[in-house]
Amino acid sequence: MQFKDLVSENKKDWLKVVKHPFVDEIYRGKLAEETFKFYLIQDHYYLNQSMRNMAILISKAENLKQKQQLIDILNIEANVEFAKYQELLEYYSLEVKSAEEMKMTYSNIAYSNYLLAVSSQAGFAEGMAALIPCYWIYLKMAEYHHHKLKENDNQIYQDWATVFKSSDYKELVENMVEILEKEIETKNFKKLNYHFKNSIKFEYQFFSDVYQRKIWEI
Ligand SMILES: Cc1ncc(C[n+]2csc(CCO)c2C)c(N)n1
Repeated sequence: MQFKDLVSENKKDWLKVVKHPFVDEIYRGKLAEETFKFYLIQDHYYLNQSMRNMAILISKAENLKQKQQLIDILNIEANVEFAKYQELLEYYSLEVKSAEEMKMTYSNIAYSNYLLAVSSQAGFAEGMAALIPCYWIYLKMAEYHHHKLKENDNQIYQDWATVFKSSDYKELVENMVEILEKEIETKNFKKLNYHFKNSIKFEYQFFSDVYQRKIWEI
């Protein structure tokens, strides 16, 4: 069993994420600005949780190479991705609120805490299988939609999307896949597939809630 088996088992689901209207519209430059701002605020919280999650996975990594690769990725997350979000939030004059003060979507709470629960309570391989869709799906999105950027005249969306079609980003995702690849065995495949599938579904729900600007009801 290999990573490509996780990909083929879940193809129908991950293609739905890739083709979500949020993704199509951002690549075309047509996404409503209010929706993008809503996404930024939700995703800022998600990225913060994602960095905590990576710290747990680093603590569980079994060898030095894994640790080095994951530390490099966490460094990029903190100094590139997260820093860019801070800039964008400032540009739109959006205030960063704490979790207690902000109105969160249901999927944001569920997904970010799911990742933390798997990483802390299950093994390293399961934590990696749950985390990989988050990185890998953004690469798939770029591969599928990048040609639409030619007619995208929204500079902010262009900048946002450009990151994921760079060779650096592709290499980062390949490094993560390489780590997971070494962990996949016939006997743990079902468990890894379960977490991989759940995270793909969470990615879909995350976009759907954001697209509808739907916060947790009642
Ligand atoms: C819900 C949600 N899922 C995935 C990503 C993508 N993402 C999260 S961390 C990271 C690595 C940055 O170095 C990337 C690409 C996102 N932003 N929001």
